Amino acid sequence: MTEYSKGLEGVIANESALSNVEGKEGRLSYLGYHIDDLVENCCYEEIIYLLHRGKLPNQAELDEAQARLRAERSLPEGVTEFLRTAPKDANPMDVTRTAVSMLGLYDKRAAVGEPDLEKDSAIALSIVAKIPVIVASFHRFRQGLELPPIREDLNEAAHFLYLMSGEVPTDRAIRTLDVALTLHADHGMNASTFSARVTIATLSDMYSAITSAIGTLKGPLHGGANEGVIHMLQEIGDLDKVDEYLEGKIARKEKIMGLGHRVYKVLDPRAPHLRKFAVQLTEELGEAKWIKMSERIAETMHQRKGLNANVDFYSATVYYSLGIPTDLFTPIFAIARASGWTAQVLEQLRDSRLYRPMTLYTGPTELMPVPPIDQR
Ligand SMILES: CC(=O)SCCNC(=O)CCNC(=O)[C@H](O)C(C)(C)COP(=O)(O)OP(=O)(O)OC[C@H]1O[C@@H](n2cnc3c(N)ncnc32)[C@H](O)[C@@H]1OP(=O)(O)O
Ligand SMILES: O=C([O-])CC(=O)C(=O)O
Repeated sequence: MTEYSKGLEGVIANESALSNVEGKEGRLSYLGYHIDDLVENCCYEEIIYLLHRGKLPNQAELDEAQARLRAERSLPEGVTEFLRTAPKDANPMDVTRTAVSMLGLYDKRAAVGEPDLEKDSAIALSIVAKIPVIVASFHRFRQGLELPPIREDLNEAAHFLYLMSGEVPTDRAIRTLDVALTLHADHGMNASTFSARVTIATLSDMYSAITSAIGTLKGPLHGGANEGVIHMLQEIGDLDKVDEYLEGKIARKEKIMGLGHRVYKVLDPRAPHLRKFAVQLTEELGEAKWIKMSERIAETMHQRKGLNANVDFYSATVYYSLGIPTDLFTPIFAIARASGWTAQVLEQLRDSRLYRPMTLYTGPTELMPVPPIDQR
C-alpha cells in the first residue's frame, strides 16, 4: 500500500491541463499562459472561455460566448423567493451554497446519469453566470432593497458591482474586480476544487459538485481567510499595535489569516497584483493605514516564521476599498472560482475514476463481543 500523507500533502490525485501551480518558483499559469500576461491582456470572460474551452477566444468567439453567458443571468423565481426570505443575518456563503443547490431543482437537465459534456458545459456556463446574481440578490434583499434590472450590456465584474449598488461602477472599480476574478479563477487541486471533483466522480451532477465546492471554500483555512484578514486588521486598528498583536499570536501559536500556503513556499504570484491595487485604492481613499498594517504584518511574519502572503491577504483590502461588505469577500471568491470549479468538473467527466482513498485505521483490531445495553 502507498504511504500515508496527512492532508494528502504531495499526493497527486488526478491529471489536469487547466492550471499549473509551481510552488517553488511561485508561478501560476492557466493552460500555458502566465497569469501576469493574462491579467495584462485579457478580461475575466476570456478566462472563463479559456478554462471551459481550452483556448483563448478570438473576438467573434468572445462576443458569442459573452452573449451566451449574459443571457443566463436570470434566476428561477423559486431561487429568488428563497433569497428574499432567507434570514437577513444568514452567512452569505451558506445562502450561496443553498441557492446553487436549489438551481439544480429547477434544471431538468441536471439528472444524475451518463455524463453528457454538451449538457454539462451549458450547465457550467449557467452556474458561472448565476452565482454573482445570487450573491448580489441576497445582499440587496437583506437590506430591504429590490434587485436592479438584470442587464446584458455589462461584463461580469461591472454587472456584479452594478447589481450590488444599483449604479454602473467606475472603470477603475470594474478593472480592479475583473483582475481579482481572473486571479482567483483556478488553482490546481485546492480543497474546494478537490471537493467538486470527488463529488462529480461518483457521477453525481454539476450542481451537487459546485455545492460541495462552495461549502469547502467557506472555511477560514481556504477562501474564508480573506474575511479573517479584515477582521484582524480591524482588531489591530493601528500600525503602532501590529508588533504587539503579532507577538501575542506567535506566543500562542495562533495562525495569521492570509499567510502561508500548502504549495507556495515563496510569495503567491497573485499577491503582488492585488497588493498593487490595494496600495492605489487605499491611498486614494485616504485609508493607507490598512495597507501599511498589512505590509508590517507580512514583513514581520516573513522574517519571524518564513511565511508569505497568499491570495487572500491583499484581496481583503482590495474588496474593502471597493466598499464591499466583509461577509461578501468569500462569496466573491466563489464567483470567480466557479469558472475553475466547473472547468475542472468537465475535465473530470472527460476521464473519470471514482475517488476512494484509504484510511490508516487506528481503532481496536481485537474484535470484542457487543455487551447487552444494560451492561455497558
Ligand atoms: C485561497 C487559499 O486557500 S490560500 C490559504 C488561505 N488560508 C489562510 O490564509 C489561513 C492561514 N494559513 C494556514 O492556515 C496555512 O498556511 C495553510 C492551511 C494555508 C497551509 O497550511 P499547511 O500546509 O497545512 O501547513 P500547516 O497548517 O501544517 O502549517 C505548518 C506550520 O506553519 C505554521 N503556519 C502556517 N500558516 C501559518 C499562518 N498563517 N500563521 C502562523 N503560522 C502558520 C503552522 O502553525 C505550522 O507550524 P508548526 O510546524 O510549528 O506547527
Ligand atoms: O491552492 C490552494 O491550496 C489554495 C489556493 O491558493 C487557492 O485555492 O486559490
